[in-house]
Amino acid sequence: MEKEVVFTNWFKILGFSFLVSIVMIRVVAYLWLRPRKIEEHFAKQGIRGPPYKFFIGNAKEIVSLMLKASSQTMPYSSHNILPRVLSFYHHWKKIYGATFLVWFGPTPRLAVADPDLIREIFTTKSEFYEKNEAHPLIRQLEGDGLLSLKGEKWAHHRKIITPTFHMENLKLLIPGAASKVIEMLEKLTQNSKNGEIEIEVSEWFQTLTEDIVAQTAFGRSYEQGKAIFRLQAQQMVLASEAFQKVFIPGYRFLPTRRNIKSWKLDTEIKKSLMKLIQERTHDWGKEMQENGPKDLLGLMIQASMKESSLSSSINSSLNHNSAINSSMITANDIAEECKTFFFAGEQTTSNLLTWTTVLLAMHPQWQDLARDEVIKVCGSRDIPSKDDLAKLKMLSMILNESLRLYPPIVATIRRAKADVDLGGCQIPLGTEVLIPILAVHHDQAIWGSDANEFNPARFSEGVARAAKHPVAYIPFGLGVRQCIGQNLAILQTKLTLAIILQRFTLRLSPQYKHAPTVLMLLHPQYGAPIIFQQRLSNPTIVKSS
Ligand code: HEM
Repeated sequence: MEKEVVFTNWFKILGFSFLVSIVMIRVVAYLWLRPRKIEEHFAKQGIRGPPYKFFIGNAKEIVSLMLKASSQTMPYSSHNILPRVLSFYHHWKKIYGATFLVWFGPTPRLAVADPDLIREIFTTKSEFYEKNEAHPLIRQLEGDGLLSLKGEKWAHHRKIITPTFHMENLKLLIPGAASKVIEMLEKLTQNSKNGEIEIEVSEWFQTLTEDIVAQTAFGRSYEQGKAIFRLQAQQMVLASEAFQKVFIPGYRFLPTRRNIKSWKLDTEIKKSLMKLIQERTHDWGKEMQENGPKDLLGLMIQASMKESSLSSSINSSLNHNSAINSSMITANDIAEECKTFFFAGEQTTSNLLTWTTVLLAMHPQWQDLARDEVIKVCGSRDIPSKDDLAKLKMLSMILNESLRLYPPIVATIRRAKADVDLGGCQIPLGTEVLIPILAVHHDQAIWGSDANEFNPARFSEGVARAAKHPVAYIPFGLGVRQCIGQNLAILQTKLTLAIILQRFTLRLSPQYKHAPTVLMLLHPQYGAPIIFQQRLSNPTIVKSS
């Protein structure tokens, strides 16, 4: 009997040791042998990069390059921001060339900045690539909406949401958005001294863009929608704090003070969205009789009504968080898309407004040209109409140049869904490709020797002719997954800047430090204080018809 027990125990120990050994072998294979094989695979094709280090990849070098780059500010007159913003790319490109292999932990990423290859990835061979999984903190913020969805579900949502961004629909937002800008500017003038006031524009513009994205997403339920966006903004602050710390896998599940706050916010956001969806569904008959702008919420509710009885899907998603049928729009899907709108639309647009304002303040001659045009087309105080905005060519050129030099999204990533040939290079399944948008936009081989200078005139014959390559300008991405909110972002930016230029001249505050840096998006590291000097309206300039 005793012998039997000893034997069983030995057997258990052996079994356990065997299992541990298998796990260890797999871990070593994944974290050591596989990266070595991938490095060899690329080296044979002439593609090299910084050597892989066990588990952390090149993370240590990337962090140290970033810290070093962001420790110093830049001269005001310089737009050569690549070495500061994407320091790792700039550093290794000099050593290994424009296409190189870099390791984010044990994940290989192939940096690709050649426009011909970028066109393959996004258009001609896009079926071989998919979006990669976002960082868990970002995933929580962006929601399971268009940004992260894949396959049929993504295509279905994109089709439903697209009409929200048709110009005919967006133009209905202009009067509301314009009065918000004017209201905010009037508040400023009340606090000004000698007609002058200093504003930290990166925060100021966020309030403005939040408003218009809330209008686009929630329409008639705008007030409730804004309250939800406020909660999301708090969530964003918590995520930004966590993002600046070292990433520890699984840490977000621990009941720390920050995590508990974040979980509570998450529940509140979800509950408020579901309540709003229920209310809108209840009032649907009334809404159908109105002929207002098409908002995201309305369009998605309409689609889900066609597909199913929404009330049952609300119950199902509230209770089980799952869809009845994978292609059917549920209340949960609608809630996730609302989250995505806030994440994708708010800070990107305020970012564009911030950098364009900084550039106008840095380059007064372009500011004057833009203002002259605005006053000629829109008058010195009138609210610009949709047709006026379309006529503002100078402002469009300035925006294009701003998006080229300071693209809010500095890079994007795709993952190979299969083994694929990329311009003659064999990419194994699972490899991620990193497209450094900022580097493409600053490449002298594509843009000429003045690539790092602010010269909106390069866009005078349109975007396609501005560079040596037609797909070298990609601030909104490329192909089927190109930004859906592009029209809205441009409309809002043009409208806001036109109204500001009518009323103010802009200059940099002496406090301004030129320090672009990336924290999810391209931000001014020390804010963007700008002095707004009130202009008297000029009665001699008459609006052209
Ligand atoms: C200046 C402002 C903006 C910039 C620079 C910008 C940039 C981008 C880029 C580069 C992508 C593609 C990402 C990739 O391919 O990985 C994208 C996608 C997207 N953007 Fe924007 N965006 C802006 C404004 C907006 C606005 C205002 C909204 C909505 C209110 C929006 C909603 C989206 C969505 C939903 C996607 C995902 C589209 C899809 O995959 O089908 N964006 N954006």
